[in-house]
Amino acid sequence: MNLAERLDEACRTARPIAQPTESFDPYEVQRELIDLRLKRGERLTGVKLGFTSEAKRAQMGVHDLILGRLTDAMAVQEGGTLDTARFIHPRVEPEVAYLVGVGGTVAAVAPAVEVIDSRYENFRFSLESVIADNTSGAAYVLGPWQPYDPARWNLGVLFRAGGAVQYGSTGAILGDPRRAVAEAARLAGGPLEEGWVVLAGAATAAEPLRPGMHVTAEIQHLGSVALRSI
Ligand SMILES: O=C(O)C/C=C/C(=O)C(=O)O
Repeated sequence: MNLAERLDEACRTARPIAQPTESFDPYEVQRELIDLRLKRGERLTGVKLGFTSEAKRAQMGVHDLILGRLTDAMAVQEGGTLDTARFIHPRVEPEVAYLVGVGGTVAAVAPAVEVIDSRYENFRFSLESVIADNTSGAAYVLGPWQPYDPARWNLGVLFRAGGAVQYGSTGAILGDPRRAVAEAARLAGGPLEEGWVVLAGAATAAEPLRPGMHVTAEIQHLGSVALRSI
């Protein structure tokens, strides 16, 4: 099996794989991996950025912006329940989501929680191998869309995951999360489609997601989003 097939199988069976030893083009492997999902009937719903905040770069020891793809199979209903048995070693993080409007503009903004799950053993990877693994993308939950007010960009974040509580700020995302849609279009190599979601990247370090947790992200002026795990 090639790397995309091994990553896809790891994702479907929740069994981690070793770091690749072959040479590969990271975004080409990611494209092959996403193609396998699309061939099974999944639909692209947007893109996600990674390592946009210093908290995440420091947590993972990786220092460059990365882009992954979102599909409808990754979307979880707001307030919904996620079965952790589907994943290898899932983690959760609070994010801001942007809805792409006409011509790559921002049509709306929402609080979001992303679930990441490295398909590699011990959640360890290089920059290249995490890109190939669709930047650990696993699932995402969106809160209610709000009108986009570009003046409100540096907003307080309160993130609770089980007993863990973290405070952050959306200003930690790229130094200014209003850059997220343009950065995503740059890394995607072209304009983003109207109606797509852009997850701008975590505002804090990620927390492990274990069964029986209640996860909430509250973002000033944007409201909150919640998820339960079993
Ligand atoms: O930490 C990872 O496994 C890669 C993903 C990073 C992000 O999604 C992020 O920094 O927001």
